[in-house]
Amino acid sequence: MSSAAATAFAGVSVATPNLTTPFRGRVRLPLRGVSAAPRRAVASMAVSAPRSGAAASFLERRESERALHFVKYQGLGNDFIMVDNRDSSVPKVTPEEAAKLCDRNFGIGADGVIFVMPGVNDADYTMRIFNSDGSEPEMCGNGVRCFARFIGELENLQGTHSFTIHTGAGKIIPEIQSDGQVKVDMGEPILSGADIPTKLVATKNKAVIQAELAVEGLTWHVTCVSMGNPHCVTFGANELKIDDLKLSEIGPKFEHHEMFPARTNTEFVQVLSRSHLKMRVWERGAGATLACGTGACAVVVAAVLEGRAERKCVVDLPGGPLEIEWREDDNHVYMTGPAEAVFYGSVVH
Ligand SMILES: N[C@@H](CCC[C@H](N)C(=O)O)C(=O)O
Repeated sequence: MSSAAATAFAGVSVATPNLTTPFRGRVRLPLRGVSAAPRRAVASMAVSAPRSGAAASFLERRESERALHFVKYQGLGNDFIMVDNRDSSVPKVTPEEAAKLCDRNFGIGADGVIFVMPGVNDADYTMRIFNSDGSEPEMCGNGVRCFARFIGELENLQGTHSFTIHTGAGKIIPEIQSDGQVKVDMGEPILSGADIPTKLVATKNKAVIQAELAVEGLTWHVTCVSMGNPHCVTFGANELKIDDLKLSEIGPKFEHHEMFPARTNTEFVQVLSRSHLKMRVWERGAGATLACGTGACAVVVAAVLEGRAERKCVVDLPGGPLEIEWREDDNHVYMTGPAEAVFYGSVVH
């Protein structure tokens, strides 16, 4: 092994499919030959400085209580470090450690860390998540699909399965389908401005629909929706071309706008037809991501409220499409899309 490789192995192990893991289930990996051990991975989390024989030393510590075992999952490129936390209601990593693990240069790289925890309030499981900046959101749509597939592997489930997950947004019900896609009952959207929360004045009943918001000298029209977590949806003015948006410049201005006391996720949307929308997202606590499940749900709700689309739409995100339906009969939003394991490994911290 080269000294560079040995250095990398001092802190992080990224497994080939044959490496024995502590997981009881099978983790099927769709990708072959992933060898992503970063050169200076989570340097501050490694117990010892890189030295000769560090790889062997790491392998000895691999099964110790200081080793964090994880599986990296992605849903349309929105990626998460999944942690089997079923034996405890205390997350195995702190928010600060999560931010380091999510770093794409010095860590494993991810949009967030998700913990599979014992269920409460009659739910089968509890999901908690830290964003890549260490903040804790109430919900994550792509994350919940990854969560469902991870449970499927941990519990060795075959065929279709559904279970209940307690989240900061209440009870969420994913169903693993026979084709491997996951359909999720995301519950009811919250439209009351005060509950989202936004300080924008309600325009219809208590809802904030097509309200004016000044950002960077421009007046944007925004509709605010909570799917447990806050979203600000804008269809822009006059045929917004979302590919032309300077997302990393404009996104933070929305996220930290004084009208959003808990910050906000922001979706910029183009209507391709009444059942086909295209969006880009700037996520609270994670920045530009390739997909946002709660965001896609909020976009369809906003599009219906603004009279721009039907209740059932395909939403194109940079990472691929999601099917979203806001049903009239139960007022719940349903999201269907993929989730896959990418690689698994261990971090000594
Ligand atoms: N990517 C997620 C949303 C994750 C949480 C978000 N960043 C927040 O802080 O609310 C999704 O797929 O929904």
